[in-house]
Amino acid sequence: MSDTLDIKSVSISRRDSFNARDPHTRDLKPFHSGSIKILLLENVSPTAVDILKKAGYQVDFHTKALDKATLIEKIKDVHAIGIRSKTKLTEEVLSHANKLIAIGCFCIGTNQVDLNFAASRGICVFNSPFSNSRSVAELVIAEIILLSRQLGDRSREMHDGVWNKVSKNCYEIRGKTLGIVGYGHIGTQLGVLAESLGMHVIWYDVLPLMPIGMSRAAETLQEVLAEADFVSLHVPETPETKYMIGERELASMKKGSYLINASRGTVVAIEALAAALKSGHLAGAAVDVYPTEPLSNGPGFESLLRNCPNTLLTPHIGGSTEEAQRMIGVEVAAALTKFINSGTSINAVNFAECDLRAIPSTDMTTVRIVNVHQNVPGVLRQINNILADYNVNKQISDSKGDVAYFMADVTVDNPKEINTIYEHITAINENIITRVLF
Ligand SMILES: NC(=O)C1=CN([C@@H]2O[C@H](COP(=O)(O)OP(=O)(O)OC[C@H]3O[C@@H](n4cnc5c(N)ncnc54)[C@H](O)[C@@H]3O)[C@@H](O)[C@H]2O)C=CC1
Ligand SMILES: O=C(O)C(=O)COP(=O)(O)O
Repeated sequence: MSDTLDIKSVSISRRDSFNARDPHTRDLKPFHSGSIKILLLENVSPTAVDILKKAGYQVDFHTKALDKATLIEKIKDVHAIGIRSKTKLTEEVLSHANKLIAIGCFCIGTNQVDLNFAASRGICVFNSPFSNSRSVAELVIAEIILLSRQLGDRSREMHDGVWNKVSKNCYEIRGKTLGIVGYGHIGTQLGVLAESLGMHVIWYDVLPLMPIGMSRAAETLQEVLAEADFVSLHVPETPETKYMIGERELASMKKGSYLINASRGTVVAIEALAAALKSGHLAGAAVDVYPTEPLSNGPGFESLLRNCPNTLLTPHIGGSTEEAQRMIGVEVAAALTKFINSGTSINAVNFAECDLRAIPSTDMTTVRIVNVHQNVPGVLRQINNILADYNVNKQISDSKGDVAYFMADVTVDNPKEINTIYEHITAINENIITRVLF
């Protein structure tokens, strides 16, 4: 049996919630790949839709995010969900997800998902950690030049029929200093591109990282704010980054400098930014992300930043390029498929990463046990006691936080024994989800 798209059958037991059984025989009633339901929201790439359909799953595709009530209704019935940055998979929403085993974030950020709660329910979360980082870095480079030349305002004036040829306060970016906050995948790429245009780069990160090119690490955020002509934010949304740029931080930026935020809307206090732009302390800003964003395209966008001077507003399009979306689609759909079909959790965000390579046999005598359990002493002993009478070809287990993941390929003499193994493992008190792949 291959570990690709060839699912023979899957049975799932989530304690107290879902149990796939044949109503007549009480035997495990495995469902075929055609029974797997996947909900795809927020217009994920057609490459993902293709891969998941080719895997044989039922795909329910939506171009928009859903309102909470609809999301709760729909999530009850699906085994996997694919989202982008907008859909909030909170504890409240996930507690209705009785069949869910996997979440695919078709983006970098995973702040929209309650990762710990998902893990505690045995739901594995995947993302695409760097497929759109180049797209964001390129957008920021464009914005640095646009802001420096006030191109947003000039273009709007021309569309309004106003010819306004000025050079006052318009600058080249060569020789200027770019301050990067969060020197990860995006921040480092941005630094390289900026240096190639003749900028000096300083950066601040909570981790001690290697400076790339001629860039220089700053000791503090304050140092970056005080030195940079352009400050660009590339941190994840965490409790520590919430409003990390507020009135005090904006005041400590150089007069006439620019702020760029393509990270998360909650990183910047919008009211303070609007005030700094209107007072002229900042010479401009480019903002791609907002504390609350509309669920779908269309009119009605409201923000205090609307009509601020030299302020570029974009609708969260940092990662929205054909190239990035295609790559993300392939990466996340492949991860979901592997997890559903063979239990592989490599590249999971909230689970220990485990893989057993290919499932070894196409007959029903070799089955793969995939189990998620609470990470407390004694559970592995209980599982291995249950498996002690069978030939365990290989097994692996690992844990992350409070949740542990276990995989084993086991040979049984009689298919009925699959039932016994399954029943005994699901009866373990700390069992969260057990699947048997055969
Ligand atoms: N506008 C858009 O469309 C997109 C936005 N994003 C956002 O950009 C963020 C960054 O993406 P990547 O560079 O790929 O992430 P990354 O994880 O590679 O880098 C983030 C860096 O921020 C640092 N960091 C974390 N907390 C910090 C703090 N308090 N102060 C300073 N540094 C801190 C980390 O140590 C890490 O080096 C994502 O989490 C996502 O929210 C990502 C892709 C597209
Ligand atoms: O990758 C990310 O974290 C992003 O912010 C991009 O989000 P999106 O896929 O455009 O909703």
